[in-house]
Amino acid sequence: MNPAARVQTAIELLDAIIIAARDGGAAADTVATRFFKERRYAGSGDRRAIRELVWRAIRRFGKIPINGRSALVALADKDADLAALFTGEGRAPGVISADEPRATGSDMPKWLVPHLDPLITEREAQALLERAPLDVRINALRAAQLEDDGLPMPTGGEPLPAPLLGLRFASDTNLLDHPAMQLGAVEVQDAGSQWIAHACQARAGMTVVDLCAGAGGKTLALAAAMAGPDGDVDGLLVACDTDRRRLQQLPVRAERAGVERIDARLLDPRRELEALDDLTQVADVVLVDAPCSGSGTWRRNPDGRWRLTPQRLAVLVTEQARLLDLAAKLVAPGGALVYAVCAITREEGEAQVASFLARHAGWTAEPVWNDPAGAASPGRPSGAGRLLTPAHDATDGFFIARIKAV
Ligand SMILES: C[S@@+](CC[C@H](N)C(=O)[O-])C[C@H]1O[C@@H](n2cnc3c(N)ncnc32)[C@H](O)[C@@H]1O
Repeated sequence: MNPAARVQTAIELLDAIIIAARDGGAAADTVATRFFKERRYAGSGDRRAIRELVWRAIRRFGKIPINGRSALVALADKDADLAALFTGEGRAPGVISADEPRATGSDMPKWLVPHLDPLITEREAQALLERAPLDVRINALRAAQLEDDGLPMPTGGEPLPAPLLGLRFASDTNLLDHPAMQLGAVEVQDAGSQWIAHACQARAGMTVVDLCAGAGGKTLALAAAMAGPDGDVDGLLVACDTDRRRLQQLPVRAERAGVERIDARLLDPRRELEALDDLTQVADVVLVDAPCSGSGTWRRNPDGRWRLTPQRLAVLVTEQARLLDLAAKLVAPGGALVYAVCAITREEGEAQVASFLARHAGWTAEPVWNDPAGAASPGRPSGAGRLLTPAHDATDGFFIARIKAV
């Protein structure tokens, strides 16, 4: 494809992404994968260039543009090289006219600004849209086997700060086919997610519940922290979710990681406790990695800004409160709830924890980290928890709190 045809194809892909975002359809990544499957004539160089242009437009506009062309025309107004490709010849997009519609507005949805955690300044907000690096967690169990087999760990990564055991690579690194990835010696996981697992302070012999385990990214990190001498989970590690498709990925990932003895439980939405009856007041730690706005992960999924609405945010806040109340029932006296969201709104973070503490007498917030003095202490205080952000911590945006049952 020539450069002008790539621009026209980018307009068409943006149209598909805009329609999906408006109708609650698939996320941009999924739309793009389907789009290119139907256009086999686009080679890998074409796909890369088209994606780059489309994601540049998604990052630039905080609210949904009326269509793909209006977004790319607005970009072309500030980019003479791009504007020169709107020639109308062959597969090129039509010539730009002075009075045709242009996408407008800032990169942060305007309605969301008053909802942001007060720590999110304009500079912080911009960093939320910069490209994220590729972080991996090292799975010590499989890393040792990899070494025994004479296979290499990926090179070129920077170690993540201790006590995390992980590496950071440039954002365009592809490790999918690397033996360390295929054999489970490394797992893709943002450093912020690794810090959440660390905040659980899970150890061998404990009873730990990962209430919203999804496909088990943090469950596997918890399993590593609870490993006995044979490498298997020592204690009880329960991983739950209401999404069967996600939870079904956990056994496959656990097998690859060499982890056994995770108790996976599919929950019925609104009847979650029925499957957790045996755990009432017995858990040392319950992790609530709650469904959230995802506003902390916009550097990976910038189209999330086009899907979030005030109504959706309100629904999420109510659901998080319900899940926290439910999780509290599972915590043993002296045990802890760890609440986390990959979100940077006040309602989902500090206000959520403040209202939990107001509802539950006898619970108190405690420090999120309990590492020896001098260890890394990411994030900044936000109410009773800590807020991690790309600008301050070089992680995705997360809120984390530890709440203790007396
Ligand atoms: C932020 S994601 C969790 C990510 C996961 N912990 C990880 O590390 O990859 C939130 C999860 O909560 C799950 N969820 C939503 N409602 C739930 C409920 N009522 N009970 C348990 N899990 C729920 C979603 O299906 C989703 O997988």
